[in-house]
Amino acid sequence: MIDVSVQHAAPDPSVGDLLAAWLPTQRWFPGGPSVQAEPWLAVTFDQEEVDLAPPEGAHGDVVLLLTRLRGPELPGGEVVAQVPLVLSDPEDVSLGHIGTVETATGEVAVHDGGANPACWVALLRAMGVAGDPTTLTERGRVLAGEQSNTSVILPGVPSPSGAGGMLKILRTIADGPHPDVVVPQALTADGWEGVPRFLGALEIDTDDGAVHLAILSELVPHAEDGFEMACDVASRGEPFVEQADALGRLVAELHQRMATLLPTGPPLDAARFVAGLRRRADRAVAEAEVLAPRAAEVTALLDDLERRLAALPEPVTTQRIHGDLHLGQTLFSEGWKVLDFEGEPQRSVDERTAPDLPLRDVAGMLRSFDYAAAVGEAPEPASWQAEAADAFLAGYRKTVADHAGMDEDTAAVVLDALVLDKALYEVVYESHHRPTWLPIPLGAVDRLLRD
Ligand SMILES: Nc1ncnc2c1ncn2[C@@H]1O[C@H](COP(=O)(O)OP(=O)(O)O)[C@@H](O)[C@H]1O
Ligand SMILES: O=P(O)(O)O[C@H]1O[C@H](CO)[C@@H](O[C@H]2O[C@H](CO)[C@@H](O)[C@H](O)[C@H]2O)[C@H](O)[C@H]1O
Repeated sequence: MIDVSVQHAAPDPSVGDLLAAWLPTQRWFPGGPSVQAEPWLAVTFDQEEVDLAPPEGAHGDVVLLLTRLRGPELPGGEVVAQVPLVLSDPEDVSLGHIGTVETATGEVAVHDGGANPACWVALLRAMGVAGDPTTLTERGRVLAGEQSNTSVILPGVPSPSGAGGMLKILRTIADGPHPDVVVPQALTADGWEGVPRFLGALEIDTDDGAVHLAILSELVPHAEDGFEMACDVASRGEPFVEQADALGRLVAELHQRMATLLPTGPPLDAARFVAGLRRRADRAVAEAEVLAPRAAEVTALLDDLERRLAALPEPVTTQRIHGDLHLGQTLFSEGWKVLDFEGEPQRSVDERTAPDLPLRDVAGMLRSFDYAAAVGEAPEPASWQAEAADAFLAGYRKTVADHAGMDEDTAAVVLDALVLDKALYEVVYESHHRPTWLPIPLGAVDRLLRD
């Protein structure tokens, strides 16, 4: 384990200017160009240890900049972004080179630490991973694709199965312990194999308490992304029934384990719960004008839900849940695994980690079958997704038979409301990120309001 120092510091102004132009171009950057950025902390490492045997082409000082971002588009109006950098000699312009600048101490090449092995080694060392840096980072590569964080595949990292490691460099720092550390760590310690094995995390102390900056899990070898797999199956017109049944069982096991290992919540406050759904629906209508003509029907559905919940004789139990469950958060290898316990990126950490109804995760997965049928262009999309959804629910109910204190009819109405809540969220998400996919959630909103 190497020493890690945390200081209040701002980057050299020339580095700051370089980053101000580069950051808004990065997919993981949570704010737009108008966001206000205020440097907060700089995390550095015992550089002698990192330099002992740096992998070829990866030399330089590693610094993790933590910057406070403020803007109305950010969850809660403020988030902390992590910008890991490697500062090297000006002639070194490979491996994540952002630009070369003239600083107070001379010319420096600035690299994105997410793409630079010197940074990977510093993070691994700070998590206590031993081994020769060249071996640790051999065949290391940054995962391509639309990601909120930066994940690096590191087959050379020692792991119980010998498969290697997956280093996730968090780009947005949670206010307190990170849910994607807390949950997989508890599940792994309990011996559950439904998540990639948790191997470690980098935690630092700040004036505001401890925060996590990076997570190491065991690489799941030959794994297929659950969404891509489902789209492939749909495109061949083959049923997804067996896979959905197995996934239903896994999600049910996940909920059972989370209920025992993590704090459960108070009984559901029905008025508060429905008020939350109303707030999210109002926000979605305000952000996506295509929803305006549907607003009155959404309100009517939520009124009905509120009446039903208020009439329940028994309290409804709540617990920790995944919070952003969809097929893209699963891997299929020899069986299913669930990933990414960070929760919905557009919600604050308090909201994401608050005990909730497990049916919210069920709803998320049902929405995903609809996406897979549409994106995979299943020949009969409606029946493909209905069969997958039925099989998933049947698999889930084999393990979790009760409805958290609700009767079956009320649970079905709650599930519909949560599916609607997710579809409304997706309408906003798609209108910002993938407008050509907007008809997928919008079609679902219309079906739910019609039925
Ligand atoms: N342990 C792992 N083994 C293999 N692949 C993984 C592992 N963890 C994550 N992945 C892959 O990386 C992708 C992104 O991981 P995820 O934790 O969801 O990051 P993000 O929060 O940035 O979306 C996943 O969709 C999956 O394909
Ligand atoms: O994985 P993230 O936490 O970044 O989740 C966000 O992006 C998802 C898309 O990558 C988005 O999921 C939606 O599209 C999926 C297909 O790409 C589909 O399977 C999901 O059901 C659908 O919600 C997710 O909503 C968003 O939070």
